[in-house]
Amino acid sequence: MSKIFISLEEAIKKSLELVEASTLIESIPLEKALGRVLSKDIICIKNLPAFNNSAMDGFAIKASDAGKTLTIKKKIFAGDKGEVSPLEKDECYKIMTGAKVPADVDTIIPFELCTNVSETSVTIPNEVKKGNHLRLKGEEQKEGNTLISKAETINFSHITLLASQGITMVEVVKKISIAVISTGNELKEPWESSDEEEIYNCNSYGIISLLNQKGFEASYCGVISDNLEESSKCISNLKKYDVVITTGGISMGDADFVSQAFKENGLEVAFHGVNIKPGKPIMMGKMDNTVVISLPGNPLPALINTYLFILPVLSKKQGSKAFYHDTTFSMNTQRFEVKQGKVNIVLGKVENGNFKVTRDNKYGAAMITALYESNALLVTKEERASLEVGEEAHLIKFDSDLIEKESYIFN
Ligand SMILES: Nc1nc2c(c(=O)[nH]1)N[C@H]1C(S)=C(S)[C@@H](COP(=O)(O)OP(=O)(O)OC[C@H]3O[C@@H](n4cnc5c(N)ncnc54)[C@H](O)[C@@H]3O)O[C@H]1N2
Ligand code: MOO
Repeated sequence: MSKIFISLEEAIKKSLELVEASTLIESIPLEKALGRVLSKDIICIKNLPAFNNSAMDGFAIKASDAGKTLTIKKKIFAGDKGEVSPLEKDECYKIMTGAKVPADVDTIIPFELCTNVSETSVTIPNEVKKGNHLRLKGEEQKEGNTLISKAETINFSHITLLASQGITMVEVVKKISIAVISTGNELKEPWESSDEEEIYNCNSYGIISLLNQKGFEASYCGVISDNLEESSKCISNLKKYDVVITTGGISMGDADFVSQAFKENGLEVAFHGVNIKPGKPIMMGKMDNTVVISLPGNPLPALINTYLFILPVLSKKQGSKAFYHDTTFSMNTQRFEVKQGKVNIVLGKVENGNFKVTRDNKYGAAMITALYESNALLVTKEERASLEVGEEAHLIKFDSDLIEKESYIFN
């Protein structure tokens, strides 16, 4: 039986074309907003800074009084409100960092640059730079400016900026709903006992935790047995989800019913089979409005392709404008061979800019430990047969964030 496999580039393109950003929004408290996608631009409603203030503890003077001994008219502290009475000739203010600077002065001189400092007077240095240590109202951001753009994912710096505006509720895109299911008669749950011919379902738990780690929420919907009728019935209940992710049952075996069961429920397949190793049988499509992603049962391709394919798809669906993998450059420290004629997704570890392939790149798709031993992926071009020592390699690190601009991921 011959099968047409599309290229990885084509598969990535098709997978992203399959999804449209969710438009459902909700308002949530600032302290819950970390990791959520903003549904509208944030406009500056309070100038940054909000008023002219001092950047240093010192004396607020007119620059034209450089070199003079001045009388200290008043002490001004951060938080003091209202206007102060203007300076008379040869007067200055003592001022603290963050305090409002009166309108009749133009320069702050830090205490340590002044001489003859007493409770009542101070001598100002001869050299004074007009405007020094003044933080001017709105110099950082003015009311009406766009502070943060819609579709950005909120991190600690966004939270800082939002709080600086006195914003307590944030409008974000509602979390998309994701169902994760496994298939296979041989599967047992981790809390069940298993005999020698049975294995534990590790795919669902690995996938859900990876999605959680990247800010998504996924519901575990159990294991479907290798039976077309039962699979089809079970799948008919999954149409309420935005995304359904399955593992297993999509290859050529007599018990591989998954694609048929989805098709009976209206699945339109975008692709089934990609020229990659591992993960060749991967299938994606749409069942009404639900995006369906079916991964191979072997744990390595299941998890690796969740990372490579699914995170960008979910990110786009979640309304984020960052849905491309970021790459870092690293030096390859050990020669290894790859299967020519396919895109190879190779596991390895990157530390201090050096990449070392996992287990000489000689591990099987069922070897779960290889994933544990790695912290990055390396993607080869189809024509490559090996990677040499000293080559600069593009890597996708497991702890990297997705970015807005498409980057070149191949080696
Ligand atoms: N004649 C062919 N056979 C196979 C081909 C092929 O092209 N022609 N492709 C191989 C490749 S590549 C892969 S990958 C696998 C994928 O097969 P399936 O997606 O149908 O997966 P299963 O057969 O259901 O399971 C494969 C393997 O993974 C174990 N498994 C399944 N689910 C889980 C789970 N939730 N947790 C842990 N382990 C799981 C399962 O027991 C099998 O050992 O097909 C090759 N065959
Ligand atoms: O594609 Mo399978 O995932 O090579 O093992």
